[in-house]
Amino acid sequence: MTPLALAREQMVTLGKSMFDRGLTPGASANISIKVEEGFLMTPTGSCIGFLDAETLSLLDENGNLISGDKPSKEFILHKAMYDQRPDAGAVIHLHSTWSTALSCKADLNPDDVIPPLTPYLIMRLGRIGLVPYFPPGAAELGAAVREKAAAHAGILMANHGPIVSGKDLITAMFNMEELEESAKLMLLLEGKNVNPLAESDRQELLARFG
Ligand SMILES: O=C(CO)COP(=O)(O)O
Ligand SMILES: [Zn+2]
Repeated sequence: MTPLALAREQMVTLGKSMFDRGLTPGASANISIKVEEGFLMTPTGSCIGFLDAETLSLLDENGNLISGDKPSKEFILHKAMYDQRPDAGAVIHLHSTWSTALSCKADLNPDDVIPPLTPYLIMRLGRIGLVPYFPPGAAELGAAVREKAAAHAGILMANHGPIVSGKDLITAMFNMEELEESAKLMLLLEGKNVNPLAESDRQELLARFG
């Protein structure tokens, strides 16, 4: 199997896994994988639970369509992540419930949205960033993500949802799941007497795994 054929198969399989586990509703979300030709991307309007390996959008490195259906309107977000994070091999954007709920809250720290509650988010994604609201597909949203992406592999887009990168698609998926669980913990613990990790513990985790 060629690397491109493998990427197609993995996008279909992991997209279905995320959809089947309720991580994103309806025809929300988009996924991309860096490939030799450029990028493999989910087509606009597609449901990630029912992707067709043959109609996925294949783009060159500038985003021009080589083959397949019309790509996601959010390609600019994915491209911003790849440009700013040379190690990124895949990018996922979902409308997952807890991260999206968190993205709607006021008074978040745009460079550190989620407090250090448990080690794994810190180990996988470090600090989570936040960009202001702009409409889906807007150039301003792409520019805002581009500005944050060098410092953050996980970003919440206000009143919209999360976007994460990873060295490959399975890593990006695990990163997204950790972000979603951490957003859930943060919201479940709101108003409770929480004992967060010490900043020194977070620094140690960032130094070892960040
Ligand atoms: O999540 C989405 C918009 O933010 C879905 O858009 P696409 O269907 O164009 O990928
Ligand atoms: Zn979206």
